[in-house]
Amino acid sequence: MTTTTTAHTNIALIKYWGKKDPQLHLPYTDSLSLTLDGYSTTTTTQFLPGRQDQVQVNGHPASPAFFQRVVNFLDLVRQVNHSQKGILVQTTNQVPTAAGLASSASGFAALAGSLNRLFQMNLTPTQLSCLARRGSGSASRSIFGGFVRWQHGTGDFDSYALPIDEHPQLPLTLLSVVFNGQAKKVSSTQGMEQAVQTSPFYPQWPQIVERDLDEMLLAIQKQDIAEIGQLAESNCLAMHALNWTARPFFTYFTAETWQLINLLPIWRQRGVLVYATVDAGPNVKLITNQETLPVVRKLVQSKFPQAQLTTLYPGPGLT
Ligand SMILES: Nc1ncnc2c1ncn2[C@@H]1O[C@H](COP(=O)(O)OP(=O)(O)OP(=O)(O)O)[C@@H](O)[C@H]1O
Ligand SMILES: C[C@@](O)(CCOP(=O)(O)OP(=O)(O)O)CC(=O)O
Repeated sequence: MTTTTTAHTNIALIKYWGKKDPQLHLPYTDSLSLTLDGYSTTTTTQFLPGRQDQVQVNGHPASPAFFQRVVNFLDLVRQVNHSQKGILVQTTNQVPTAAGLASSASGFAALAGSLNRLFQMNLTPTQLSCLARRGSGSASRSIFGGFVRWQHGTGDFDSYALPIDEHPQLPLTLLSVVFNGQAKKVSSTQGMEQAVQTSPFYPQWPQIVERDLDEMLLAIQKQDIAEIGQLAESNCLAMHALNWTARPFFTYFTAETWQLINLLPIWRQRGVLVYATVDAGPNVKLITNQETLPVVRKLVQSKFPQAQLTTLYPGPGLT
């Protein structure tokens, strides 16, 4: 039997940055994201005759680190199902891998979905969200479409994501600006661990998230894109400030990331609706509306002719 599942990446508008239980991927805070239609992962799984696993990414054998992370996840699923069978995983990322564009989110959501079918586990969406979380925290949110909240919970069984609005009607539009599609040097897992352990500002992070999240829920309810953008941008900068204040400090931003972010207040002063959010990488996602998108595209193209631009809209959950 072969089973195929597709999951989309999501962009966190209120970020997840820090685990109180690194093994179970239990976060310190809730987070809130938008699932995106453009970037996705499609994963096929099937049983192999022996006990050995095989993992292929975009048609090539996975690197040792990639292979090991997937095998750890397969072990977890095998344990639950009392199985020792080897599994072939073939996965295709329609998103640069490990470049801060949430490949781990779509990757582990798709893998969880495919294994759910392979082992005929019949998991509910909530249980699938818990399972995907064990692969990568942000994957818990990619089970659902639209706006999604991951509640941090108290343990393995109540730390899962829930949809807030699966089919948003507001004309929210994102422009992904990719300066560099290469894999980053510090993974999200490593980066957040360093911030939690050493940034003197980390103790304030849960309070910042709580306040931003409440305000974000209201902004979504009001369908106020400017308010959503403003909150997402300030929450993102607070997250990155944890990295700049870690000891030793580190940053995912490059000169181009800064250059673009510094232009935003100038463009806003001219009346352009545009805000930014950045995950664990140098690339930026601009938040705007459908009407303003052509203006934003032109502005970005004129300043960064080499950047790769992709328009993204709210996307679906697991299929
Ligand atoms: N299709 C996939 N199937 C399974 N695992 C995947 C897949 N794509 C990526 N991954 C895993 O996710 C890792 C990348 O996650 P990492 O968090 O470092 O970077 P990212 O892609 O920038 O994601 P994020 O923005 O969520 O941090 C890969 O090294 C691999 O272990
Ligand atoms: C900046 C982020 O994108 C970090 C995502 O981190 P991951 O979910 O990739 O981390 P692990 O749980 O260690 O796999 C913010 C977010 O998506 O909320």
